[in-house]
Amino acid sequence: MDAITFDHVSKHYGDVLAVADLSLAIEPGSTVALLGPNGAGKSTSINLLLGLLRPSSGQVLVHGRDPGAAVRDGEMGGMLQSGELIPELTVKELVDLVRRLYPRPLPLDDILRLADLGDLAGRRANKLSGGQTQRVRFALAIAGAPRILLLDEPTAAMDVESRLRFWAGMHDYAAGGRTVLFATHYLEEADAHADRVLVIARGQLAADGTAAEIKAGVGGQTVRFTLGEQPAAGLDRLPGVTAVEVVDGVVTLHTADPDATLSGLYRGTTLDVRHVQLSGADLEAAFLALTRES
Ligand SMILES: Nc1ncnc2c1ncn2[C@@H]1O[C@H](COP(=O)(O)OP(=O)(O)OP(=O)(O)O)[C@@H](O)[C@H]1O
Repeated sequence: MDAITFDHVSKHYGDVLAVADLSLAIEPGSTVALLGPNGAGKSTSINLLLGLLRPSSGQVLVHGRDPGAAVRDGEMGGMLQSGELIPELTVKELVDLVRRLYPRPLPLDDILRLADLGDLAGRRANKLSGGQTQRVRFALAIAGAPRILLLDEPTAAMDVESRLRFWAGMHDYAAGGRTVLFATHYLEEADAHADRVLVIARGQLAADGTAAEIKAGVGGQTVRFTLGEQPAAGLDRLPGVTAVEVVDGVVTLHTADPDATLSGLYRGTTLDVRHVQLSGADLEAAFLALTRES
């Protein structure tokens, strides 16, 4: 059975259509990024999954049942972008309080380790920085040992070091078959940490696949070099090349197979090429292409 199912789900806020007839299924054990620009419908989708919002039409299911029930019995946990912590409690007290609400919680020490809170266990919740507060929110989300974990822009406000540790904790948590769905604006996070990327724009799925598939689907990579006065004729016949641009003696070859193109360039021509640069079709280019207003 799928961990998460959206079956023709729409959500209106008055006149605003935040989620537009969205259908998708997520397999248990996968780590999925929900990637989209501001206002794409990521938070709305997560709130629908957590049972905090009801769909205007369609159905959201978690392991085949109502999301609210899955949250109540600890099957699904969520880390939202906002939410006050109880200021008077220490991190350890707060995490312990929350874990005791669940039938089968994780051990306290495991939660503190996974959320990288060992050094902050005795700190009062109102004395935490924004990034540290995010770590506590993560701890509270995993406290009940949920099989499905939803994270809404989990690394917002975290510095580079905290992000690295956060993702290490997330992967540790996901290991062993748990399902993780995280919303992000950060393309590199989707690329590095998800085995499936759902690109969402205007409440609809714009792409669905591995980061590599999405990059490939939006078309090629480029090989750029300086050719100077030499003739560019024939470059379009190099292996993999899909388009050639020449501007002021600088050639950009769009290619579906940069290795083959480079090999053809060096072995199959006598051109003297300089300043060779290879650029991947990064997820950013793919993302912009997919989410651009049509
Ligand atoms: N409570 C609300 N009332 C009215 N409109 C809302 C409400 N919440 C969200 N919206 C609108 O619904 C759309 C989707 O918003 P949502 O917060 O789901 O997007 P998002 O992808 O999470 O954006 P961001 O990356 O900025 O957090 C946007 O147009 C937003 O303005």
